[in-house]
Amino acid sequence: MTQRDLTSARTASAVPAIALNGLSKRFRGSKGETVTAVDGIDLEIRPGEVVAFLGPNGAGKTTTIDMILGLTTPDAGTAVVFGSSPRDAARAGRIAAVMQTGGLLDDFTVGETVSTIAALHGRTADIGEVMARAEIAGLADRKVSRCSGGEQQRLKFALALLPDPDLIVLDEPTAGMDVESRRTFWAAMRADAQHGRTVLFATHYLEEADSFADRIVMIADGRVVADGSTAEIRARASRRIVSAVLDDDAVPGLMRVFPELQVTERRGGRLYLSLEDSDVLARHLLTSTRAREIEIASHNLEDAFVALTAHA
Ligand SMILES: Nc1ncnc2c1ncn2[C@@H]1O[C@H](COP(=O)(O)OP(=O)(O)OP(=O)(O)O)[C@@H](O)[C@H]1O
Repeated sequence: MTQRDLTSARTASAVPAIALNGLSKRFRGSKGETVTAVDGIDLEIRPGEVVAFLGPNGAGKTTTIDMILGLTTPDAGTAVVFGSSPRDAARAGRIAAVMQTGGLLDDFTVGETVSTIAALHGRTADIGEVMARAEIAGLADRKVSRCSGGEQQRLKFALALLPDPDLIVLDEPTAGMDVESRRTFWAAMRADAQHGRTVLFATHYLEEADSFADRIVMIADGRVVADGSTAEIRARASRRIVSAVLDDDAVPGLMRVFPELQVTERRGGRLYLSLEDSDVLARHLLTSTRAREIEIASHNLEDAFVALTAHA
């Protein structure tokens, strides 16, 4: 099969790469309380999509990923990967994962590590190509223990490529890396994804999601709080915020006029409001309410992320 055939075969399928329905998982916390880590996630990822799972610490990203990989079973709902159970998909070599920590032997060299795993998969012919794709070709003789965090993650990425999976799942693969290492890592991943592989990665770097994903799924408190193409999320996130000194009891009336209105913050008697058309909102506040000291400000992506995830 040529590369182009492979790409179209991978992306033409009508079967979703990942289908999550009402996916939920609870844990018992340290004081015996119930922690809802994942709270009814519905999500469909199509073959060939590069999707960022974006959320703050404790949002439920790793727990969701563990269920997609079949490492944990849901308490409610289902996770289906290429029409099969996650375990069957993993057994068939269709999923590979790059996790945050662990999984490498310190005393092996990079080359030995790749050769050993390649032999297990019966893919020794692909060693050179996989090392080049993960940008570790120059590190073959280096001991794993001597590799930087970024180099070790690229090695794990190479190992994940060996079974030639249709889906790669990466859980915060660049945590702790410097900017340059992150850039090299994502350049390698992005180049590989162009061949039609489906990629799902978890991150709490908004900038990383923005630069490397086609689609961003924002998650907070175990729920999806925003889902759209990177451009849509950017547009939504970079909305202007209208703020005014206004009584709280004015909010129900505003919500009736603008059902899409979001109250992003209340601070010192001032309400911060977000609506797609900020001019319409400002005009309404001026002409039809008792709002005073109206201000319109654009907020940056980082603020928007905090606002979206903090008010899930
Ligand atoms: N095994 C467990 N036992 C108890 N609570 C857990 C367990 N695993 C996760 N949790 C809790 O579930 C919630 C979601 O955790 P999870 O690790 O999925 O979040 P995350 O988005 O991956 O966070 P991070 O970005 O910090 O890795 C958190 O409150 C966490 O403390």
